Amino acid sequence: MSFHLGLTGSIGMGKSTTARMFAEEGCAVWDADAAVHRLYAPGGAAVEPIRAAFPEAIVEGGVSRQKLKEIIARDPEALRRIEQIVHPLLAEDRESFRNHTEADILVFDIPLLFETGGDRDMDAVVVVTAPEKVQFQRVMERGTMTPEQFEQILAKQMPDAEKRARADYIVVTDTLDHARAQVRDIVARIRAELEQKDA
Ligand SMILES: CC(C)(COP(=O)(O)OP(=O)(O)OC[C@H]1O[C@@H](n2cnc3c(N)ncnc32)[C@H](O)[C@@H]1O)[C@@H](O)C(=O)NCCC(=O)NCCS
Ligand SMILES: Nc1ncnc2c1ncn2[C@@H]1O[C@H](COP(=O)(O)OP(=O)(O)OP(=O)(O)O)[C@@H](O)[C@H]1O
Repeated sequence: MSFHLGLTGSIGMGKSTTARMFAEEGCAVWDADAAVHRLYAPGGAAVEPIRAAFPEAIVEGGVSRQKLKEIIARDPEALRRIEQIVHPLLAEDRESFRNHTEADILVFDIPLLFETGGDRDMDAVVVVTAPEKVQFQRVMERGTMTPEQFEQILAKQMPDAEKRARADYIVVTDTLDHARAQVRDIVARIRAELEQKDA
């Protein structure tokens, strides 16, 4: 039996970076954002349903994130329609990973883990966190979103404090070394738990 560990946190809090650290410790990682990239790529399963709902979002045979952001900026309800298309496809991709991956710890990196009730399928949940100011700076430095787009996305997410209150483990992403130490500690604790169960 493998241990299913959810990894979540609000936009820009350091999920992807922390997920890589879990991978370095030998965990198998499923990344929801990466799965969305596959679904949006030419030939991906989301392309035709998105074309049917938002024809202008298709560029060179794939779903354009830039176009989607423009559509969402004009019509905030659009994000819900996109989610209705994308989330069932994501759930299929995740099930396939769960059924075909051999590792003692499977990590599920999912931005909307709590919002979609996915935490119920996990043995424990890690929340990554940083101060609000740092979060805003990080997203702006990336240069892929305007402050308005950032606020719109943030408004759709469960507040950071609520996520932390529901976490089994918290990783503070202030420095890479500190985050790595916290990840190693979590992995060690879960492996000790698994060994006890096997004994
Ligand atoms: C809104 C889109 C176009 C923005 O694309 P972009 O490349 O600029 O950003 P990226 O995908 O890296 O997302 C950045 C962060 O935004 C947040 N976010 C993304 N989608 C959502 C959403 N539906 N609700 C709340 N927050 C979201 C997450 O924290 C994510 O990590 C894109 O995220 C998208 O198509 N979202 C809908 C699919 C979805 O729900 N993805 C989340 C997977 S659980
Ligand atoms: N432990 C850390 N120490 C210092 N900087 C960090 C740490 N973790 C992440 N960062 C920085 O924060 C930024 C956002 O990190 P990352 O892309 O991992 O976040 P994310 O939560 O996956 O973002 P999003 O939800 O927007 O996809 C990056 O510039 C990254 O270098």
